[in-house]
Amino acid sequence: MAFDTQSGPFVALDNLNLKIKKGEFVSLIGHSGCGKSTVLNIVAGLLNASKGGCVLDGHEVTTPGPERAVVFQNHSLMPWLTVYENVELAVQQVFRKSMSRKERKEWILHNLALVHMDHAIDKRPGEISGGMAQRVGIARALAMKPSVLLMDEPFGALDALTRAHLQDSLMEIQKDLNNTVIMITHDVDEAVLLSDRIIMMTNGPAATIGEDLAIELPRPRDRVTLADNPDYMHYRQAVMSFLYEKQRFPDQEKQKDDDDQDHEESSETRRGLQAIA
Ligand SMILES: Nc1ncnc2c1ncn2[C@@H]1O[C@H](COP(=O)(O)OP(=O)(O)OP(=O)(O)O)[C@@H](O)[C@H]1O
Repeated sequence: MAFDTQSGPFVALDNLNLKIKKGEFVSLIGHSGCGKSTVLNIVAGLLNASKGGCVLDGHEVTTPGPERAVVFQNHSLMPWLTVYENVELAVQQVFRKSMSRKERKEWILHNLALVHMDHAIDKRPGEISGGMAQRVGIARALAMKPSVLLMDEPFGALDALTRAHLQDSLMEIQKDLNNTVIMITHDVDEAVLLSDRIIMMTNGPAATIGEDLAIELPRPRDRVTLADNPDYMHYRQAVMSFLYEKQRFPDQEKQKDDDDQDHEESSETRRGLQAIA
């Protein structure tokens, strides 16, 4: 993926190839600026890759669609609508024809109850806390019954308790719905707790997948029990080592790569992201 900038093309991602199975929970982790949001935005259809692309269920993704709901770090609720109406907007968009008015109402309340926000349905975003608004954003995304849930640091701005509560809720919801989740996080414990696979990205520019770690911890997972589980600690250590040893010095890594390459040959920007869901 190359962006046009004033000083010429900027290659953010190079030769990144990722296949994801239906129902998998995949986390993307990597240092700031390595291209995680760019990957997510391509899958969301918000960005078109300059080379390659994203294929979902055999169809190339070129525009956003309701089967791919996105949750951003800072909730993006409509400030003039109530909590209920914010979720209703998404539900109307997807289920206007297939659900009766009564079914839609029940479905909206069900999703708000999942994130424990059914007590505040008449409040507006300005009247609730950031954590609560984030929960409404998650309810809104889930209410669309997306086959792929895309989350860009969904819990990054939340306090530790709310964060833990929402992580547990997300694990339960995903178990029930079996939707595919791609989540960006900077939190190693969150990645190990929630994921089936952790995709560790090299430092940009021209970032790619450095390591692809399968997390084979049994589910349901309990954070307290896992804390002294040797496998959990091993996975945690592997991610820490990647981030803080192998990818610690972005400039040195890049310099080393550049030295290894033939300077005459420009590296081809091939993007082959495949989300199979
Ligand atoms: N529209 C754009 N034009 C030019 N460069 C861009 C554009 N969008 C992103 N970039 C660059 O691409 C690289 C990857 O950005 P991206 O936001 O995907 O990284 P990230 O890993 O999500 O970062 P963070 O963890 O800080 O959110 C960065 O160097 C960024 O400056």
